[in-house]
Amino acid sequence: MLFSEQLRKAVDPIWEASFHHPFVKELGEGTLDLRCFRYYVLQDSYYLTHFAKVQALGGAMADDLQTTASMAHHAQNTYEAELRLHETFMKELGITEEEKASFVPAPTAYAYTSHMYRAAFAGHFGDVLAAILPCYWLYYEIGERLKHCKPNHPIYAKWIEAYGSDWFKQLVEQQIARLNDIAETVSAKDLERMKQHFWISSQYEYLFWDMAYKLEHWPIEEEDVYAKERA
Ligand SMILES: Cc1ncc(CO)c(N)n1
Repeated sequence: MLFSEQLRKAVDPIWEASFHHPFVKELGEGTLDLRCFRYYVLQDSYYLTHFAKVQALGGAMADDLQTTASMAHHAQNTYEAELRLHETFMKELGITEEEKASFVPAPTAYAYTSHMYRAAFAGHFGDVLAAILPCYWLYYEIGERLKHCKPNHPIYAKWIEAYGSDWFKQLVEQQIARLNDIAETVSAKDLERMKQHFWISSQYEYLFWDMAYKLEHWPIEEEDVYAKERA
């Protein structure tokens, strides 16, 4: 069994939980509360900014120039396609500059991006790939599953179209192939670590939907801190 297949099998219950999360289901049905999607777009823009940096770090850690160039191309795609999509959403949702300026990453968005940096800084190129692959692959599978849904909300339809598209499929397939190539060359200990990164990222993907659905926030917000100071 290919390494990617082993990983996919190990996380199946976690991915199933994502497929059935109310955020994903309601997005497909077009019934998702726009407040949740708005919150998601802001947090996901933060996430993607760091995702692109981790992709670029991967490029710097790669063994050959072709892989470095390809990882840089992937980082550019994150910027040009996904972040631009979010910019369109922000305009359509009426998200203001003030809102963007006062943005605070939610605990899960912060933890998930931190996990990717940790995998990169404490490991090899294979660690980076294993940590970022669920981001690609899970969204691709969600795009495939939701493709047949025609939510009568243009923003949700656009979101599904992006992740169910061929350009995204190609990016996912490239990274899966790269992971399998690397798996052939590293030690059993490296593979174990990579498997754990993949598993943790899969859990965070689930938590990311949950974060948006519940409009997660830090236990003590700024106003509370000031309230304490006044007391
Ligand atoms: C949290 C998250 N994971 C994966 C993707 C797809 O790249 C995304 N946009 N956001």
